[in-house]
Amino acid sequence: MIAQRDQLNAVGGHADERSVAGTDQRSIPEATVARLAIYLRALVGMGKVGVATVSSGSLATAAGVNSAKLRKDLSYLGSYGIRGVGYDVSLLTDQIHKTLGLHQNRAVALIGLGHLGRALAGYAGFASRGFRISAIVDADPAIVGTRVRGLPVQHVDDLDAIVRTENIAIAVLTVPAGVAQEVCDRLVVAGVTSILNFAPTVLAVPAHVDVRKVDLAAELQILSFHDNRKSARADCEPARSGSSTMAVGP
Ligand SMILES: NC(=O)c1ccc[n+]([C@@H]2O[C@H](COP(=O)([O-])OP(=O)(O)OC[C@H]3O[C@@H](n4cnc5c(N)ncnc54)[C@H](O)[C@@H]3O)[C@@H](O)[C@H]2O)c1
Repeated sequence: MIAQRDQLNAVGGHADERSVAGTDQRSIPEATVARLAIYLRALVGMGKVGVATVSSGSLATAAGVNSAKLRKDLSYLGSYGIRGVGYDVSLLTDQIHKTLGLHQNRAVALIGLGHLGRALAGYAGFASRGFRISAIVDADPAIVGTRVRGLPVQHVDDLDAIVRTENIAIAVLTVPAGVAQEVCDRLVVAGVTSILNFAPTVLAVPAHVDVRKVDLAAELQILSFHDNRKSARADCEPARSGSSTMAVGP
């Protein structure tokens, strides 16, 4: 039996309360880590069109954050930019790559080739962002043995060998909620240390394993909450302006 702890729920969770060791041994808040991925996307886009240096303001705008936050985030990397010049795009790209552990192409296993798994397997964006889907796994005998994007779909019973052979540290879990914990346990025993979980269930994992949860329905619920607030405010507006008109009227 695996020693277990509750996962930290990344969606709407306590992102800022968690931190990881930075390159200069200062800890980097989880929320900063998430923004580093966004800065990286912006920097890679700039590099592609030949931008050599970028001001904190321009990079912040491209990433959709304010520049004070960006400067603070990048200071965790020991990167302060040059006053009046800004950041060297290529250097900063390398630095963030290294911090996120993307300097080596990462092998990822996709577990569960249903509707969602198939869509993710076909997503070209993983490769361009440093990830290589190197194994696709399912339990359905009708799918196992077929090929998707050149890869054979392998059986979940062979997970141990697959993880070892392909040197997989990260798995994407797109199986039904009812089997997610069981598959997660198998992944952990096989040596996987990071799991991106799409199944709507809380996974229990040992302390050395990181779980990130993606929950699009929860994101929609958050949007619904804000939308509700906006509607409530809009409903109040005419009443408020109506009463002020009466107050200043003759
Ligand atoms: N996070 C989100 O926003 C989001 C969005 C859509 C779906 N989901 C979740 O993602 C999961 C997959 O959804 P879907 O619509 O692709 O389901 P699906 O039923 O189409 O696919 C599930 C796949 O998992 C395979 N499977 C079942 N048991 C397995 C096992 N023990 N080992 C390996 N593979 C196994 C099935 O054979 C199937 O191919 C579900 O848990 C669903 O709730 C999450």
